[in-house]
Amino acid sequence: MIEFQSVSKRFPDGTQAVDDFDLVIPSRKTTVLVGSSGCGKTTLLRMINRMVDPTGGSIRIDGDDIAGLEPVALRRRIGYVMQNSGLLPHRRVIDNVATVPMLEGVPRRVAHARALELLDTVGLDRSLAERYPNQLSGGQQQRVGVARGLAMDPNILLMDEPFGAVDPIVRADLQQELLRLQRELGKTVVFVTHDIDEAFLLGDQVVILQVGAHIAQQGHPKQILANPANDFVADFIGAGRGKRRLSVDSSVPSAGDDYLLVDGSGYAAGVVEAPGGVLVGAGSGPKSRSVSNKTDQAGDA
Ligand SMILES: Nc1ncnc2c1ncn2[C@@H]1O[C@H](COP(=O)(O)OP(=O)(O)OP(=O)(O)O)[C@@H](O)[C@H]1O
Repeated sequence: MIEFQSVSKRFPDGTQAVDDFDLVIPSRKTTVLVGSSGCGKTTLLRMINRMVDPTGGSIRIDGDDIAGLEPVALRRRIGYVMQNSGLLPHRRVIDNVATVPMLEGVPRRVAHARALELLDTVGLDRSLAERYPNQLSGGQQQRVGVARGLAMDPNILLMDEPFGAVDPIVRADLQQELLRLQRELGKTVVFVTHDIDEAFLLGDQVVILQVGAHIAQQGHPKQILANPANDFVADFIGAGRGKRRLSVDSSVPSAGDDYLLVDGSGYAAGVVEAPGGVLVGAGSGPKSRSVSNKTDQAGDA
């Protein structure tokens, strides 16, 4: 568990990036920090591994105040995946993945064997191990970035807009891959994005932020979609939602009479209350039923 307690960050030039921020990030779940550019998402993420130190408050990991931990050692046990993968261009894929374990004293042969396993884990063919990053597609580079983030088998994986720079189809693939990985590995993932659809798809807990990292709302996607806390949240989650074919995802546990609506890509799109009232038509599969009104429920939710 990661706990932010009254955390603030004022940069030397006076910018108050984070202002009195409190949050509990549960273990083995995915928490997504989502908000517009400049609201403080990356600063929050980087405070978890001490790439940035707070100017006020404290951060605890499993009860330990990280201010008392050595930053480099802390960073080595927390995976970090960034936009544009951050791979070392002059090193082969296998060496990129094996670098940190080898720095930690893992013998080269063992580190390489583990790196090949990690390529399997992230869905990459082992034949790519000998290539250099610029010989990979953007999506493949991001997968290598995820493999590298997992190399020390960390409990915590920080992901800063990891899929921001790839095209929408590859992005959808990578998102599904992360969902699969998370089902298998159960890491504590903290994921930053400005894309609310991505946040709702990936997050067990979604935290919608405003400038200064003020929390506009936090909760399960279903709770946020069903009850936006204010106009800001309603606007934020409504933005860009076009007309889409929706269906009920009955694999998501429903609370009371609520059902989660998903679109054809599996994105959470809204909540309906009474199945008899708004659902029509036969099912398109064992897990879903079609919904007649494609826009209104998403907009209203
Ligand atoms: N080193 C720094 N010095 C001064 N101000 C900074 C520094 N790093 C970030 N900031 C400012 O802090 C605020 C929060 O920045 P941060 O990068 O955390 O936002 P973000 O939500 O991740 O934005 P984006 O989505 O654009 O990456 C912004 O106003 C930014 O300009």
